[in-house]
Amino acid sequence: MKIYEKAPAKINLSLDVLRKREDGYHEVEMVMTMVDLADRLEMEELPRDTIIISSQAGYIPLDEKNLAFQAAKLIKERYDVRKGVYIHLNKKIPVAAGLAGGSSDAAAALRGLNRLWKLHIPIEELKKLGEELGSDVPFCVTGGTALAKGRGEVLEPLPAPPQCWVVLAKPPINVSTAEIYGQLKADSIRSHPDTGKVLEAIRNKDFHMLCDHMGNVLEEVTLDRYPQVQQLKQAMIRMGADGVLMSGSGPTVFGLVSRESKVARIYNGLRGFCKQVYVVRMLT
Ligand SMILES: C[C@](O)(CO)[C@H](O)COP(=O)(O)OP(=O)(O)OC[C@H]1O[C@@H](n2ccc(N)nc2=O)[C@H](O)[C@@H]1O
Ligand SMILES: Nc1ncnc2c1ncn2[C@@H]1O[C@H](COP(=O)(O)OP(=O)(O)OP(=O)(O)O)[C@@H](O)[C@H]1O
Repeated sequence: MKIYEKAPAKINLSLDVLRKREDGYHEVEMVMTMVDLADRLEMEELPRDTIIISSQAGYIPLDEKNLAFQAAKLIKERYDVRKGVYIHLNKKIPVAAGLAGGSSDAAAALRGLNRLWKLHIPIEELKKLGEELGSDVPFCVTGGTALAKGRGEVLEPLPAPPQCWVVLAKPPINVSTAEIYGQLKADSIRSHPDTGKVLEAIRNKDFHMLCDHMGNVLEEVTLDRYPQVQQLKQAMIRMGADGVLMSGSGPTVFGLVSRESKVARIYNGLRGFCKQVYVVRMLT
């Protein structure tokens, strides 16, 4: 039997860091939502007790470093599954982009293997397993829109944000999340986003209020290190996006756009800057 799972990309509508914790992680307050740019996982049981990963993308690890591999290994060990699986990753989400591509693949593998092997693991338990794979994985297990606290695993579901177009642009640089958090001076962040206002905008479906209050403290580090990300943000604002922000630790920048007539102009303008530009919608 073959089964399929979609693994959508996420964007951070706000990302605040409250403090650095003793365990090395940062205490965050983030509003996250899924967009309809997704990887697709194909999973098939194998007669041999082994995990095999393949992908059409030439630039991701296919061994134990792959997060989908790690998800399969974790579920096999924890539930004593003595079966093998072949997972093909059809990658569409740019890698190391701040869009949680690897985390979403891991979450999709957890969901898919739960079905393939008929394990009946409750969703809360899948999210707990996800925590062991990465801070963004629990959110990716359920998706939707959520307020994330702790190191990202304490989740409160939120209503869908006001509908709009989302233009994503990834400059041709790869950013390491660990490095960006590592360089953040959590005690002297210049400007924190007002998460309360972002939540109010979402609950009231107030598009312009959302655009006005989005913020990401990791921009302080990434924009400083990679001026091209700052230039990309400025270009998107100049081209008329209503709200512009970097997602996660970057380098992808997204623009929220309410009017369809503006979207093509922004898309075409950005293609002059970088090859990887996408027009997507938020998933409701
Ligand atoms: C930037 C975001 O993607 C925003 O959604 C997440 O906060 C990071 O999520 P992630 O990539 O799943 O992160 P992990 O794989 O758990 O951690 C990668 C590295 O980022 C740092 N990290 C991550 C999450 C967090 N709350 N504090 C941290 O300091 C840690 O140095 C860690 O070693
Ligand atoms: N299934 C996977 N897809 C993409 N990258 C993977 C995968 N498994 C492991 N990786 C590795 O993880 C690293 C981060 O890739 P990923 O695309 O998840 O970054 P990201 O979008 O910045 O994540 P986040 O937003 O959660 O910080 C890459 O260097 C890549 O080699």
